[in-house]
Amino acid sequence: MAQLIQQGAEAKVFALDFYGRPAIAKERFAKTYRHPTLDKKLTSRRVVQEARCLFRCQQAGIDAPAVYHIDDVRNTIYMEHIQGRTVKRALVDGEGDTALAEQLAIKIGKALAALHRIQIIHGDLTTSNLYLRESTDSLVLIDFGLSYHSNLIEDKAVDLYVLERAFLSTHPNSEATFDGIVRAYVKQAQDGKQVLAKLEDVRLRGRKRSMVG
Ligand SMILES: Nc1ncnc2c1ncn2[C@@H]1O[C@H](COP(=O)(O)OP(=O)(O)OP(=O)(O)O)[C@@H](O)[C@H]1O
Repeated sequence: MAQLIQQGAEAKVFALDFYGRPAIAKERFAKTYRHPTLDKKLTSRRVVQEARCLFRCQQAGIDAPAVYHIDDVRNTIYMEHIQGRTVKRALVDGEGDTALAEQLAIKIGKALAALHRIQIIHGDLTTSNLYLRESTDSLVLIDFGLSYHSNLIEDKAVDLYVLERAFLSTHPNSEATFDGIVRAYVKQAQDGKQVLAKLEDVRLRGRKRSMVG
């Protein structure tokens, strides 16, 4: 029996058994305010894009849910249900444990550098979209619903900035941990220094925007 675990604005997420394996089915549904033909096209394009990003991660050895099946009629991706906990939970449960936070920061920075190396921008990085596998403690990236292909420094910097905003608002006093992520990222990334310089620009823009209101 499929169990609904999330009803979002664009997708329903179910937990179910897929031929004996714990799986997630992510079904994108129509948006009533869009023209039906256009909507069908956009919805199926997003499904394909999400699945493609998952495949590319798999090929590159980046830990992300394995894709089991794509139902292009029902716009549903069946994928591996990651057994573990979110980085959000790990940080909340381990509050004050600086060694744990440092270790996580290195894993996150490395994973994002690897992702950007294959020219994928995640688009929705939060500590809820980062999992830790129970069995191996490996860092797993999930929710590629807003992901896309790009090798632009700006896009990579914005990806990090989105995570920074999510990080600092979800985990108070986590500046040092985020710095650790950036340090690990710069060490491993293809254009780490340029992305870091751009990140400073993006932050400045963000600050100006929030001053203007
Ligand atoms: N492969 C997975 N393994 C474990 N949990 C998952 C997996 N995929 C999704 N989830 C859980 O379901 C929640 C919602 O999934 P997801 O973030 O992919 O959908 P969404 O945010 O509704 O979609 P989108 O951002 O693409 O519109 C996640 O936060 C996570 O808790």
